[in-house]
Amino acid sequence: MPSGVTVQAAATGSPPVAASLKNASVRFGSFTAIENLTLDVEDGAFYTILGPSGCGKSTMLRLVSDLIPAATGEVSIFGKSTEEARLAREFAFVFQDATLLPWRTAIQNVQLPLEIGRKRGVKIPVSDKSPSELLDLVGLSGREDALPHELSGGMRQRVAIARALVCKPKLLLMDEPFGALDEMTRDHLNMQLLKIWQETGVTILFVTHSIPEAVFLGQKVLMLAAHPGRLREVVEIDLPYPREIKLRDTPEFTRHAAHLRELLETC
Ligand SMILES: Nc1ncnc2c1ncn2[C@@H]1O[C@H](COP(=O)(O)OP(=O)(O)OP(=O)(O)O)[C@@H](O)[C@H]1O
Repeated sequence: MPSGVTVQAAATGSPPVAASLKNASVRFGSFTAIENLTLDVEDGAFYTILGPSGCGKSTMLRLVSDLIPAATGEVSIFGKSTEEARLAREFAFVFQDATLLPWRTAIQNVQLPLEIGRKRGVKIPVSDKSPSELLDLVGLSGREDALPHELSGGMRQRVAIARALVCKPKLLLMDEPFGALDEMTRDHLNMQLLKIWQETGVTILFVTHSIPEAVFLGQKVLMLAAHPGRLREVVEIDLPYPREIKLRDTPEFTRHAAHLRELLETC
């Protein structure tokens, strides 16, 4: 865990909250996709989100990111409404597809949110790191001038992560960002993401279908159940950081994974 979080939590008694959901429900017409979700995500935390297909994992991220409204209940981000938080660039989204502009180089894609902000004349937060340093942080130094079609899928996803970090978000929402990648690339990016989390202190909400990925990354795993989508259990992963890939071969890791598999079967 980034050291700042521990210090701040100790000083105030309870950690500041990055995202808060209180009895939040989402409906699509008469269909209830999420029902009465209540949850506080501590500032600086890394939560992974698991659950059966269609249980509302993506819907939950879309709710938090102001893409869809709550039918009932409240959602706040660092004490602001989701709309205020979106306008203040408090959060950034990384999707399964990197969605880079094909005619712009890697560094130009990373710069894009800053350019859009400038064109709209809005004051937006800017990362302490330059776009080039952000590409370095995601392991892409030397590839600044490459076009998306010249990069592998994993590299494109790293550009998308650097782009997400350029407005210095306090909350990073990641919807299966590594789901389409081969296992070795995914392992590598998992390690890199933990490094980014520890260096920046950003809060992360990360949706995955992979139990090992959920255990490896998260301090807590949110297990959602389906029909309707709801919070089934919050599972604490008490494995120390920094985490190395070989952690996956330990009995503690296997125990967490087995527990989550059992839970998933009953969701
Ligand atoms: N725009 C929409 N209109 C109607 N129904 C929707 C809409 N978006 C999502 N749903 C429904 O809401 C439910 C939750 O969808 P969501 O995509 O959040 O699930 P998920 O857990 O992310 O699924 P998966 O693991 O398969 O990606 C599903 O039944 C889906 O069909």
